[in-house]
Amino acid sequence: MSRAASTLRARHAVRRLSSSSSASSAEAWDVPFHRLQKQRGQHLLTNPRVLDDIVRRAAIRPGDAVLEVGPGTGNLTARLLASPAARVAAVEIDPRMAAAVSARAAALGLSHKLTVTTGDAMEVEFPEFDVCVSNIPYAISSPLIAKLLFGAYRFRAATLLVQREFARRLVGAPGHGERNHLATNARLVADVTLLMDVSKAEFVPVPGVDSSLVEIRMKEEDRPAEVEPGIGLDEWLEFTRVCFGQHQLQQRRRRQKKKRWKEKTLGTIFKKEEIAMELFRLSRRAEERDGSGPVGGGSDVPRHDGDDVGDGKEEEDCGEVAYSCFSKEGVVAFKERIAGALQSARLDKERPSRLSNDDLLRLLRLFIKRGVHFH
Ligand SMILES: C[S@@+](CC[C@H](N)C(=O)[O-])C[C@H]1O[C@@H](n2cnc3c(N)ncnc32)[C@H](O)[C@@H]1O
Repeated sequence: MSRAASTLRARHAVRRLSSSSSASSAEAWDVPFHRLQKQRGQHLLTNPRVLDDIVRRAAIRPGDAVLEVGPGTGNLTARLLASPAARVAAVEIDPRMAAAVSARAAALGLSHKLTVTTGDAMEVEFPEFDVCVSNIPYAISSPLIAKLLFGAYRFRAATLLVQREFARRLVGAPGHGERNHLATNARLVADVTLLMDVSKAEFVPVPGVDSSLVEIRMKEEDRPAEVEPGIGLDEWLEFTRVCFGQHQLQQRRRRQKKKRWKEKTLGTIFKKEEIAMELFRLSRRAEERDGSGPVGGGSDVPRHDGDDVGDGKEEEDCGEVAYSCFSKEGVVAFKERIAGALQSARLDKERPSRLSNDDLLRLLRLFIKRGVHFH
């Protein structure tokens, strides 16, 4: 479709939506298409049937507080406001869109149910909510879902329209090549279901990718402190970040260079100098925090040279990244522990995305047993 034709189509679509509620204030949310910012993911969902379907599938209960990230001109917001929800809190980065959605709520006579925060959803503190229903900007899909899942929020479910490939990864089963660590972690605290596919043709302007609606239903209201007795959720999250961080970084590089890329084995990942040294630092901190040595006792915890000085200064210097003050023997011993855990789990030649949560947890238990900490 030519730019001129799609501009025309977009203007018609936005006007059609505007006039369905109130012609008098239509211009308030009729943001001219040529001003829609693709870099902010401003692709408006315009098919009323799909919009209705999303709200129906979100199963909003009377009295619910709804969070919407990225309301745009309010196509979804108008329906959320008309639902049994008690209130809708929208967070929108673009002040023009924030003004448009506020005007639309006013035209519908539903302003009393809406609060709009203008700001970056990754930075603002969300108000309390029961359900999140959003057609989210795809550029922030991963961090936003991580914020919802592992932030301090208590909510029932999030019904989100995301890029189709992302949705497939999020619901991916163990052993599925496209599974990522967000999916692994999401499964610990939530059930993730694919609800329906939505064609890119339903958006204005038409994006380059298709979408899917996913439901993230929290397993419990509270974020669990531990994934199992003795293994804190934060320890697990950091462990999976190390396992899959390389994977995501490499995938991004592969996409950029359009090169074939093979995921690294756990053995290769944990041999990396910067990873080993970071774990060394974290493990020392964990031991100091917990007042414990590695299970099995002994003094094979690598110690850095500053321990002999005892004036606290060296300790402070080594606290962040000044690894040079760790003794060489200590570092070697620590690396041996990492290798030992991998070998005893028989996972050093395995690739993280091929492993189940159980295998990964088994490995983490062995790391912790050897005094290797991730948090
Ligand atoms: C895909 S559009 C969805 C618009 C509307 N909900 C719809 O379905 O038609 C995404 C919206 O998110 C907004 N947005 C982009 N990045 C954002 C961020 N970091 N925080 C909050 N809103 C953001 C954009 O300005 C845009 O209005």
